[in-house]
Amino acid sequence: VVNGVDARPYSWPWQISLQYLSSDNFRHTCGGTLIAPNWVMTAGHCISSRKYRVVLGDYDLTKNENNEQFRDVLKIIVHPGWNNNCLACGDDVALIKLASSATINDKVQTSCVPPAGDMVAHNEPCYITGWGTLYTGGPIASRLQQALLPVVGHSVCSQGDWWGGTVKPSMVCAGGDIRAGCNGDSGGPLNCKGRDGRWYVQGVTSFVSSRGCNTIKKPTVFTRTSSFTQWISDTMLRN
Ligand SMILES: C[C@H](NC(=O)[C@H](CCCC[NH3+])NC(=O)C(F)(F)F)C(=O)Nc1ccc(C(F)(F)F)cc1
Repeated sequence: VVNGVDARPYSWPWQISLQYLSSDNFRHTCGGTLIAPNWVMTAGHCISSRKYRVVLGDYDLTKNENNEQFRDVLKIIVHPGWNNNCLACGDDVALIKLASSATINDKVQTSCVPPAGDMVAHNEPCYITGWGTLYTGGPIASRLQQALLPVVGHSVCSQGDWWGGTVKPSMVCAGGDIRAGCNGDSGGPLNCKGRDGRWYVQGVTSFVSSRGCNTIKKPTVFTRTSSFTQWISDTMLRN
């Protein structure tokens, strides 16, 4: 996250770190959201043929704070429409089934998933969270970062000098000024507070401009969760 702040510890208890085995230790590669005790939602582009683990209840990735829960991955289902060579085609979403359920407590909780078709309004105040790089090409964060990213409606985001036709209705844009997601935030949540006062994962962090994470008029682009609710429930039900 570029130009964010340290989150209050455990204030986003559904944020997970997706890590892959590299030589003989695990390293953070993407974020994700706990949407059921044994299911995590992340981005399709985060998934390759590597061996993964999911870390829950984490705050500082460099410290053992005794609240972390480590889970092996039982299976990963990437959306059938995801194409690694076509970021602009969308469907950048995947579901990870944990080998055993997370222990739900004050530091590890599930996020709400919005109803099908739910549309976050232009300028709605949402937060991006993640351990991604602090600036383009920079180091990943040690402590979980957060940044207020106001939603940019599709009519603005799809304008020529914004994302144009690259952004689809199945995507949500947010930010576009000095704050942005950045590499390593992929797969993490766009957190928006509902009228019921509960937090909803309205987006899955998908892409930023290849000219730099916080490029003006190139807001961070998220997979719109509410476009995939049918696939999410079918997949969790069948697996
Ligand atoms: C460097 C930048 N990286 C990204 O946007 C990567 C996703 C890369 C997937 C590669 N298989 N996502 C992120 O960094 C994230 F944290 F913001 F999600 C990028 O590639 N941006 C980008 C590339 C192509 C397109 C477009 F769709 F237009 F072709 C748009 C953005």
